[in-house]
Amino acid sequence: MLLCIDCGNTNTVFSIWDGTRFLCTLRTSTHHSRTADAYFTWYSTLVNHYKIDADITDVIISSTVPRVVWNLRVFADRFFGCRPLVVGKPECQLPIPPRVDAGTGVGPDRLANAAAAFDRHGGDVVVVDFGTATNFDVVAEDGAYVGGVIAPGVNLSLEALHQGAAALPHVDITQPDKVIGTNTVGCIQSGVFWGYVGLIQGITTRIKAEYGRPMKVIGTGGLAPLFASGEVLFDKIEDDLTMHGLTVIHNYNKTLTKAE
Ligand SMILES: Nc1ncnc2c1ncn2[C@@H]1O[C@H](COP(=O)(O)OP(=O)(O)OP(=O)(O)O)[C@@H](O)[C@H]1O
Ligand SMILES: CC(C)(CO)[C@@H](O)C(=O)NCCC(=O)O
Ligand SMILES: [K+]
Repeated sequence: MLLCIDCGNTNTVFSIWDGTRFLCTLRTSTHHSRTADAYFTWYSTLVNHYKIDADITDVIISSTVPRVVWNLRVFADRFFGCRPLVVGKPECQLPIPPRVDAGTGVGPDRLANAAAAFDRHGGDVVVVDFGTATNFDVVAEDGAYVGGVIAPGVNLSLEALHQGAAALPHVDITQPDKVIGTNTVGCIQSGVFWGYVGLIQGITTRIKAEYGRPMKVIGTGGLAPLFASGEVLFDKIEDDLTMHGLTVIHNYNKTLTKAE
């Protein structure tokens, strides 16, 4: 069985793939100081709690936080006796390499999203991923990641208002009933919610115009459903897109090893 690890700037998600489906999805906050033993204590408690019969033979990691990778490698080695594939490292091959400016890095989560979008939709896709940042990942006809957009994430925007303005409280995102807020919280929620709806509409429209071919828009990440309830912004929402991409990349590397 394959353990997929998607480590974002805010949250780290573990998901067990049995070859057909994900048996479970476990979520913790991202901390570079978390040790291999700490990961295992957390992981084994939940796997036992859910009574999952997990026989992990392979591990694949996508991490947007370089510092956590070392402890995750130790975790894979110590508890599952395997060398993990780390997306973005030279030993992890991609089905289709990205086409971006020479010398620029591409987030491994975006590479995984591209692999998943191509596998499921066959390219000409823009993925809108709501994480710490809200990123738009453009996937060409042949499945290559060819660039996109990085915007501040929803929670980051709310936090920035609270941090930067003495009279503004911390608020949680929700869809406000009205656009014209009649109290501070309502005004902030309106600014961020309707501001985001405009951002998503505006950017996808401009991406499509610049790309010049019909494209599908796929929403993913925790907040995609919230924005989908406001307007028709996505053709589809797929909450397991990044994880699915990790299974695709893992599978591709397995095929290469077998062919050698
Ligand atoms: N209605 C909601 N209101 C506020 N937060 C929500 C809501 N629905 C989901 N979330 C939050 O969305 C987050 C899940 O998003 P996701 O895992 O895609 O990104 P992240 O973990 O925040 O970012 P990253 O992947 O960059 O670490 C969770 O932290 C969850 O608490
Ligand atoms: C944009 C984020 C933060 C989204 O998680 C991540 O993919 C990242 O750190 N990317 C590196 C820069 C880039 O993808 O162009
Ligand atoms: K994410």
